Amino acid sequence: MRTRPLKVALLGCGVVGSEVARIMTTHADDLAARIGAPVELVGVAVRRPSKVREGIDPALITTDATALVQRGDIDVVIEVIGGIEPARTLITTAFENGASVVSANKALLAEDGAALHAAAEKYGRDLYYEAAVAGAIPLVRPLRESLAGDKVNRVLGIVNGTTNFILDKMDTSGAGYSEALDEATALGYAEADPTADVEGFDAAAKAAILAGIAFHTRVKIGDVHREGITEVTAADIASARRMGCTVKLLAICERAADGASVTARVHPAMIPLSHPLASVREAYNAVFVEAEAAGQLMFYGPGAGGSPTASAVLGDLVAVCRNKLGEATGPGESAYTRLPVSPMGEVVTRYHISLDVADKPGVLAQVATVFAEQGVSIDTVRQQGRPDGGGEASLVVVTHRAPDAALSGTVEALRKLDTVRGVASIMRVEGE
Ligand SMILES: NC(=O)C1=CN([C@@H]2O[C@H](COP(=O)(O)OP(=O)(O)OC[C@H]3O[C@@H](n4cnc5c(N)ncnc54)[C@H](OP(=O)(O)O)[C@@H]3O)[C@@H](O)[C@H]2O)C=CC1
Ligand SMILES: N[C@@H](CC=O)C(=O)O
Repeated sequence: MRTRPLKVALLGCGVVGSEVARIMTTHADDLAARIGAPVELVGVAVRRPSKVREGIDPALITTDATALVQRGDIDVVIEVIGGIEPARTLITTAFENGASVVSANKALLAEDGAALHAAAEKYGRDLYYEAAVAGAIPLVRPLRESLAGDKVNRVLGIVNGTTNFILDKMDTSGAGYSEALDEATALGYAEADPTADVEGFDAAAKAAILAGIAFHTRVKIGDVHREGITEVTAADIASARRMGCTVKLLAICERAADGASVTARVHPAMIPLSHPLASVREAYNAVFVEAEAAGQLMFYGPGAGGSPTASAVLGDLVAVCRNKLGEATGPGESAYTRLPVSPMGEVVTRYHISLDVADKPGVLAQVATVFAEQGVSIDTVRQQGRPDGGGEASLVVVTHRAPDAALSGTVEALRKLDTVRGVASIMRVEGE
C-alpha cells in the first residue's frame, strides 16, 4: 500500500457532508485498504464557520471554498453544497487544478452535466455522482458500466424519498400533507427548499440524469415533463384504493420503439397494489430498469438521508481514488450521442379522470361523445352520487392507452360542457 495519503477536500458539511466526514474518519483504515492508499481530509468548506461540527478538526474549516479547490495538491474534491452556483464554478476549478470530483448535486448535473463531463474529460479527471440519484442505491454505476453492453429501453421508478414519504403517510395513516412534509424535513430527507421535492424538480433532475445514462444521450431537467404532488388529494388516494391502486410520484424514461428519440417525465400516477413499486414505503426509492438482454431489473433501497447518501459518496471516493492511483479515468462524455427528447403530448398511457357533473339524463352520453371525438377510448366509468344530492354527481372515467395530447384535448372539450361543473383530478395510470 502507498503510504502517502490522497488528499480530499470536502465542500459542504450539512446533512450529507457531515456523514461523509464522519465515515471518512471512523472507517479510515477500511477505506485505505479498499483504495490501496490512505485518504486525508485536508479542508472542509462551509458557509457558517462558527457552527459546532462534531468530530471535525476546527482547523480544517474554511469559508473560502475557492482557495481550497485552487490549492493544486488536492486529489479529490467532494461537492455536497448543492445548487448551481458556486458549485459549478468550484467543480470546474477543481478539474483545472488537478482534482477529480465526486458530487451528489443532481440539480447541477441535470442542468449542466454535459459541460461538466466535457470539462472533466478535457483535464483528464473523473466526475462521479452515484449519490445524485436514489441515495444509497447503486444505480448510476450499474447503468453506466454493468449495463453498458445491453440496450436499456425503459427506466421507471420512485426516486424522491420526501414525496414517497408524504404519499405513504397520507395513504397508510391518513396524515395530512403538511404534517407529513414536516416529518420528512425533520428526518433530513427534504431538500433545503422542499419545493424542489414536492413540485417534482428533484425527481425531474434525477430522471434527466437517469435518461442520459440509460440511453447514452444528454437530457436536461428542462426536457423532463414535470408535475409534483401538491395537488394530490385524499380523494385521489381513496379513488386509487377503490381501483386496487396506490398513488406514487413516478419518474419514467423511455426510448421510442424506433430508437430515434426518448421521453422523460415525472408525475403522480396510480399503480396497481400488486406492482412491486406499490409496496415501496416511507423514504425508500426503487427503480425498475428494462433492458433488451437483461430483462427486468429492480434496484431498491434508502433514497435519501445523510448516512445512505454518504455511503454512495464514499463508494465513488474509493473508485475515483483507485483511478487516480492507476492514472486512469472512468467512462467519459465522448461515449454519449444526442437523441431528441419528444414532447409529453406524444407519451401514450392510461388516465383516471374525476369529473363533477350535473346528475341528469344524457350527461354520460355527452361525456362519452367528447372522449370518442378526441379518439380516447374509455375503459370504465363509475358514477358516485353525492349523499347531499344537490343535483351533482362525481364521474370517474378510466381510459385505455391514449396519447397525452389527445387526453389534454379531451379535458379542454369537457371543460366547455355546461353539464361538467369541474375536472376534479386527472391522474395517469402506470405499471399494468
Ligand atoms: N439530504 C439528502 O438526503 C440528499 C442530498 N443530496 C444532495 O447532496 C447535496 C447536499 O445536500 P445536504 O447535505 O442535504 O444539504 P445541506 O443544506 O444540509 O448542506 C449544505 C452544506 O453546504 C454548505 N454550503 C452552502 N453554500 C456554501 C458555499 N457557498 N460555500 C461553502 N459551503 C456552502 C453549508 O454550510 P453550512 O453548514 O455552514 O450551512 C452546508 O454545510 C445537495 O446537492 C443535495 O441535493 C443527494 C441525495 C440525498
Ligand atoms: N430530497 C431528496 C433527497 C435525495 O435525493 C429526496 O427526498 O429524495
